[in-house]
Amino acid sequence: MPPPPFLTALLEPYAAPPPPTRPHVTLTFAQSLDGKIGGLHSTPLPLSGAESMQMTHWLRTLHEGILVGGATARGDDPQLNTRHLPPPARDAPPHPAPRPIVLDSTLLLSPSCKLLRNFNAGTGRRPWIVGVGPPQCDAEWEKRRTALEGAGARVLLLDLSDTEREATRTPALLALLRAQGVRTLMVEGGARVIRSFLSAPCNVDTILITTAPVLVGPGVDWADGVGKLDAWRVVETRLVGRDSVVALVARPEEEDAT
Ligand SMILES: NC(=O)C1=CN([C@@H]2O[C@H](COP(=O)(O)OP(=O)(O)OC[C@H]3O[C@@H](n4cnc5c(N)ncnc54)[C@H](OP(=O)(O)O)[C@@H]3O)[C@@H](O)[C@H]2O)C=CC1
Ligand SMILES: Nc1nc(O)c(N)c(N[C@@H]2O[C@H](COP(=O)(O)O)[C@@H](O)[C@H]2O)n1
Repeated sequence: MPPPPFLTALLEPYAAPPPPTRPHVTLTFAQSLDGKIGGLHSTPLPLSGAESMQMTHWLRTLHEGILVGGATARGDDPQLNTRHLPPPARDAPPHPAPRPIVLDSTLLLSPSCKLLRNFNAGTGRRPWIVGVGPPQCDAEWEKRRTALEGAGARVLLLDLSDTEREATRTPALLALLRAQGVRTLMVEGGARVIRSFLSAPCNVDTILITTAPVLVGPGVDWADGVGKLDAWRVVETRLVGRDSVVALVARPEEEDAT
């Protein structure tokens, strides 16, 4: 069974080589009707129904890397694999699995997280952890780095000063991943990562938002401070099971954004 044709059509432009400075980037997440992607507690909040969750797992097969922020990695303990897909047909190759990438500036991820457990069990790819540093003379940080590497992670470091961090770290991160050979990247969140990627339209090629017909109430609001998404145009809306899915692509500069 192949991925849904609307997904492959949406990502057709990714067949072209990415720019030298970054991968092709898809930003995707599931939200509630009241725009929440998480609850008040640091635990995963299931929003997607079975069909849209499977769609997300198909989308994972279409990317070389899958990225989450440190808070998501610590709170959700995600696997970032394709386990919700039907098994491939007999004699067909396994579904491609993206490389898990965690943005974890201070290397606080647990060495016994599921990503590392799956890697060590031979059921997941080696996760990459992107930190910022190294901070000078910080023995605790060195200890955490050694523990993560000992557990199988590859630690990559962004060399950014504190003043550079908010404005330039997403472009710097994308350049780092591109230099490491990542040509297509799926970004799943959380809220801070979404905001940081949306802070400049040139960070993202495609946005795909699943909206589940539920209300969360107090929780994690991804859109707070994002603005109007004027730089984006809708290219697809569809029902996937009980959820609605909207896809947007970067609007060409010459097009009127009204
Ligand atoms: N429904 C969905 O589809 C999804 C929901 N979620 C939910 O999102 C919530 C977590 O979101 P949130 O708390 O905002 O945390 P994030 O997962 O966005 O992680 C933010 C952390 O990542 C680090 N970081 C490193 N580089 C960057 C960068 N370029 N941009 C932004 N952050 C960076 C920051 O560390 P530092 O400050 O040290 O630099 C920050 O602490 C959870 O509730 C989770 O369940 C998450 C993914 C998808
Ligand atoms: N598409 C989608 N729908 C939801 O309802 C979600 N809660 C999420 N969360 C994201 O998926 C990660 C979990 O991945 P695994 O199931 O462990 O593979 C979670 O960390 C969020 O990034 N996504």
